[in-house]
Amino acid sequence: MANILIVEARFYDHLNDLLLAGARAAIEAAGHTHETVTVPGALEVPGAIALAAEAYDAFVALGVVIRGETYHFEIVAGESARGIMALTMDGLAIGNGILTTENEAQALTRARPDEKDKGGEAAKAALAMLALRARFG
Ligand SMILES: Nc1c(NC[C@H](O)[C@H](O)[C@H](O)CO)[nH]c(=O)[nH]c1=O
Ligand SMILES: CC(=O)[C@@H](O)COP(=O)(O)O
Repeated sequence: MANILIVEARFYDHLNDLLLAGARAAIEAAGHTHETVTVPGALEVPGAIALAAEAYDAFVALGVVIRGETYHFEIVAGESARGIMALTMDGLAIGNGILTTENEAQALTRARPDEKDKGGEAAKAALAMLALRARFG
């Protein structure tokens, strides 16, 4: 049994609740345990995972970045993904469920567990990487 840390960037409460429900359900269905920590925004997610790297078996990154009027969207979306990918290349098992969308409607469809279930998908990705590390690591 693995202990998974969900790191959620709580920028949009209603969308985060959906992502969290999907991720928790997927981890529990696979027979693993989980804890959740909350950070202010997607830019803080890679740092939080780095701080907790030694304490958990795998990580699920959750959040929602919705395009605004300025270049900030590119920074938040791109740099959070870049940070998570850097940690992945260091050998951490991480599923990235940070949505980067044009609008709230796109985010809602992707966050809902009974639609695209990107939270659940990210949790399954983290577990898949954990299994690969057990095999090759
Ligand atoms: N605009 C969004 C943000 N922005 C906040 C940053 O992630 C960060 O918390 C801030 O710059 C302080 O370091 N975060 C999201 O998760 N989603 C957004 O749409
Ligand atoms: C991530 C974003 O683009 C956003 O939330 C910030 O909006 P804005 O560019 O209008 O300041």
